[in-house]
Amino acid sequence: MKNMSAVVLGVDLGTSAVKVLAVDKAGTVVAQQSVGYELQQPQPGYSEQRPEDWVTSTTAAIQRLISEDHLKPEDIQGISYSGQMHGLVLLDANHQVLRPAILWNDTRTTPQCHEIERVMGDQFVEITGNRPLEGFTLPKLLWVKENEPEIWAQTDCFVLPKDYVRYRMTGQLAMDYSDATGTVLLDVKTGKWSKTICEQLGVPERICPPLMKSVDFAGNVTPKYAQQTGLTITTKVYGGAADNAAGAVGAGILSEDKVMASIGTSGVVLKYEDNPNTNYHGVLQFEDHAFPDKYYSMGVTLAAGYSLSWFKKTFAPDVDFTEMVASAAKSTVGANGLIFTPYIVGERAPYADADIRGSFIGIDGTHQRYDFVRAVLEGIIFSFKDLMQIYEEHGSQFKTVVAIGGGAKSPLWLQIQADIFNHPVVSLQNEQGPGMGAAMIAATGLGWFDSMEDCAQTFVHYGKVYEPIAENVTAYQQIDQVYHQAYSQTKGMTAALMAYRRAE
Ligand SMILES: Nc1ncnc2c1ncn2[C@@H]1O[C@H](COP(=O)(O)OP(=O)(O)O)[C@@H](O)[C@H]1O
Ligand SMILES: O=C(CO)[C@@H](O)[C@H](O)COP(=O)(O)O
Repeated sequence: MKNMSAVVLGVDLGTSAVKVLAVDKAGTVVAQQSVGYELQQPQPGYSEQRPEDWVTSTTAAIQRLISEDHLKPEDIQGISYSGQMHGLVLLDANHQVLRPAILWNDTRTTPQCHEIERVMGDQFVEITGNRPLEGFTLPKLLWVKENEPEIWAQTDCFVLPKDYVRYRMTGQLAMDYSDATGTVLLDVKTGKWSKTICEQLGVPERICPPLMKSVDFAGNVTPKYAQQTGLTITTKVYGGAADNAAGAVGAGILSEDKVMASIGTSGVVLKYEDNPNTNYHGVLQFEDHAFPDKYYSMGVTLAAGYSLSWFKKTFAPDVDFTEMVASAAKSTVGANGLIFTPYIVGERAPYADADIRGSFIGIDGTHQRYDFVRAVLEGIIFSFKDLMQIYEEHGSQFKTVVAIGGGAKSPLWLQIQADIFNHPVVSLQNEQGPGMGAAMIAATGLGWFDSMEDCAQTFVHYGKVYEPIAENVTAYQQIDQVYHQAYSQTKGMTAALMAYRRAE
């Protein structure tokens, strides 16, 4: 056994994989394990996962930390979570899962969103801080109610992905506030489930789980889960947070002078908000932070890392991922005049449009695969730039962009971000963000630190700063003018193609 001292585990339950980090009191990542799982897309617009896969993969990652990385179970003092947001997990009276989870990037719920708008109008944004969009949990509940009445009749409770994993570890059902805002069933001013929304839309309030803060103690690991993993029952489990809230904690987004750019399966541009009344009119999401009484706003590109993973799976299955990304350096700034729009599963912000689809624009007979890779990398960041412009239009004065998520592994992509944003971009040392945020929640919950702000002083370490290169900035400004027209120019054509597919 390694001679290690106390550690906490940060469980980052992503869309492509669960990553579990072991972090010591100095904020050093002493070990990490990742186990992937599948996404099921049975129809265009559908996106589901099996909650059992999250549990077995998390269990396998913890087992490996103990058996391969030689963590001593008694040293694992606390566990907390960062979870993919909005995904609907329905449980019956015995807390058995009733159907596959309907995920954040599932866009089947456009009719339910229209119905919410029709019934509640502006009152909905006043209560939740958000417009009803396809990805959120409430429209998914209404979809099940309408389309699967036999499942609805058996529903005793709903939770979100990481809440289900926490339930399987502790036996206690709960949801933390940062994830609860993403259901759009929470009254953000009172911090309670909204009776008005429940009554007006026919969702029984009894199916909403108990609420807790991110750092609240949720329970000890149960004897059964201890036996399955090798953990001991002395390990304490804390609430955890929505992955973007946890990512912001891990990225040290504690003030309005930094924004976060996350490239996971989704893409997120996120800003800490001091003022709970800031109004982006529902174009950006407004959410409770993992810090008590703090907030953040964000815009979400539905397919960021997913666009790149799709490209690799489809056109470069035999090439190593890092090599494929690095090949983009052989192309030019602006990908030799090739543009990619990353709307391959529809879009959420700034265009809330479930039917838009992606495009390559400007394909030339001389283009090579590396030009396409570069166009994909750039197109994702142009889409982030659209979101950043909303902050700039609101007079935001941020200086630095902190890049997190799997996409932050590529130095080339970090430089592209700096050049397109025209801001310095910094990544984290040795870590991707959300898992560290989850570990910080456990460390604070355990009382290792007085607050998460204190914990951030020890745990958050920035790496290299990527400065914008003036000539690249100018070139990207030119390409951005063209990119910016692509949504409106392709909207009608791609919607017609979607209609064709649906009729097939
Ligand atoms: N070596 C790499 N360079 C750049 N991007 C990468 C690399 N490896 C993976 N990625 C991107 O990271 C994404 C996954 O990021 P991650 O934060 O783990 O996602 P999630 O939390 O949604 O599971 C993938 O979709 C992929 O596009
Ligand atoms: O829907 C959102 C945020 O509103 C997504 O950001 C999900 O939370 C999934 O995150 P990743 O798996 O891409 O990290």
